[in-house]
Amino acid sequence: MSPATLERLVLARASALIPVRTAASGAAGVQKVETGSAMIHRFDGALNPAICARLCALSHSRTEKPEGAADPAKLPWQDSDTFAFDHWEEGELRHLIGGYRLMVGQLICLAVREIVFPHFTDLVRWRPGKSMDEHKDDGYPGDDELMSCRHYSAVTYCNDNYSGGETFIRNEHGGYYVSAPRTGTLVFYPSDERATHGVKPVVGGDRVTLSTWFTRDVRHYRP
Ligand SMILES: O=C(O)CCC(=O)C(=O)O
Ligand SMILES: [Fe+2]
Repeated sequence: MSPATLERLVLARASALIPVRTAASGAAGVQKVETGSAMIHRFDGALNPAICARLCALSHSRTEKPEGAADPAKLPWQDSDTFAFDHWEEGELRHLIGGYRLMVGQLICLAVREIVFPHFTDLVRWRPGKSMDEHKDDGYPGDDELMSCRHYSAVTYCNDNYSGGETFIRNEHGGYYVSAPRTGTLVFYPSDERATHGVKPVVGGDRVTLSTWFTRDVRHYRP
């Protein structure tokens, strides 16, 4: 295969994932957004909106409880409202999101100068009323030992047709960065006590996110 053909193939895969600016589409592409924190990173347009829409459809088809049946006091994973990447069937979407996980790992690597590997990935449906209290992601005493391999937490918003549902993340200045959901936006931050975070109540519609935890420990790499 000639280098030019290979490059075309790589770019075709990349443009399926990330909006590429063309005169016709007017898509903005990936855009780094200032968060006021050296630990909290946000990229708008990280994931193509068409793929976000497919993720929303997948989430809805895999979390079939009737509307109103979910308990707002429970977290989505306590209420069968998640679909772990490990269980997705082989196919185009699995391959694309497999590539996206690696791309996010590279953005983390560029941002924090540490090599990280994707660990657990989950597609999460947050129904109206759901929220999450401030917490860290690398576990508390008594939690599953595996949580301690989480070093960075990355959330991609798959839709934004609801209100609320902001991720609030404690920053190094004693305040919070409030991350407003926007379709295709990626936000990532350390999983430990430096960046405790939570989710404000979701109002008026379902919030769908793709969450991935990244680890520095290659033994916990989950392709
Ligand atoms: O969905 C978000 O914005 C963050 C979710 C979260 O903190 C978690 O799942 O641990
Ligand atoms: Fe979290």
